[in-house]
Amino acid sequence: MSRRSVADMLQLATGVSRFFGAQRVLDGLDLTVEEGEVVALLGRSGSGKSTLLRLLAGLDKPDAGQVTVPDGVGVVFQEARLFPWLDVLDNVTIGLPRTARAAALDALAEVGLADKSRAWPLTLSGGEAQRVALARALVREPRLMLFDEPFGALDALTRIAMHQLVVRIWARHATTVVLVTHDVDEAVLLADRVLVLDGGRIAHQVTVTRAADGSVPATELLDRRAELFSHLGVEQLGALRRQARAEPETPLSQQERLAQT
Ligand SMILES: Nc1ncnc2c1ncn2[C@@H]1O[C@H](COP(=O)(O)OP(=O)(O)OP(=O)(O)O)[C@@H](O)[C@H]1O
Repeated sequence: MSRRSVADMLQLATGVSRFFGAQRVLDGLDLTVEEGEVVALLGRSGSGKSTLLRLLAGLDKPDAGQVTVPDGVGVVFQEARLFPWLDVLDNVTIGLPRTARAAALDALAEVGLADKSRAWPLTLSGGEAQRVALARALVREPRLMLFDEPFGALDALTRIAMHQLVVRIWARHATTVVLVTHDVDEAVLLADRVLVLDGGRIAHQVTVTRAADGSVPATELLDRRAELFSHLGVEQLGALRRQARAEPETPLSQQERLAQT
């Protein structure tokens, strides 16, 4: 952070609260990101991650506090939300002047879909549709990109391919990113900083240290994962398995197990 000046900081949320009926989902939340930084938001289900993202995207208004986002915010949701009656290129350029078509073709090439510009959304795989959504956001050259569980619906291999793609694209464009995810490993692999939402505020933050080539060393992944699991109050499966092995099986539990099979 020291190499950047204070002017490079974006104070996105200041004292933001959001209620639904009597439920206080966000409670005086502050969120500041550095320009060019990738921030992941983690939190238990119902902790308010999507609520916060919707506020940042301007799709909802806070009950108290202030949301301040730069002009030009790109949003990518879990579902690609393409218009089925428009082809891929028209989905990318929707709302833009015809002069944007060349930039849209560049964006499609960047996400590896140069040959699909005339394809119909219904003929695309889930990963391809998500890449179209990414191109649609990229072509608008947003200063801030918001991602709400963008890879959650993809199979594991496609998700890994998408991780590699977005890391390359974010680095090339020096994009500022706020990414909501349930996946602790995804958060550590993609983000410079992982924030844990709890009690309506950012309760914890974990900084990820990368190797010179931008990758996350295995020990760093394991350490940050353990740190985040403990902030989330979740025991890691490995630890649970070890615990289970350490407990001798009683005749009663043996019977119960046999009865279940
Ligand atoms: N429009 C709404 N009306 C009423 N309650 C809402 C509304 N939107 C969100 N909530 C409630 O606010 C809480 C936070 O929801 P939100 O979707 O932000 O959580 P989340 O952290 O994104 O959860 P998940 O990880 O399960 O997607 C939930 O209890 C939800 O029911």
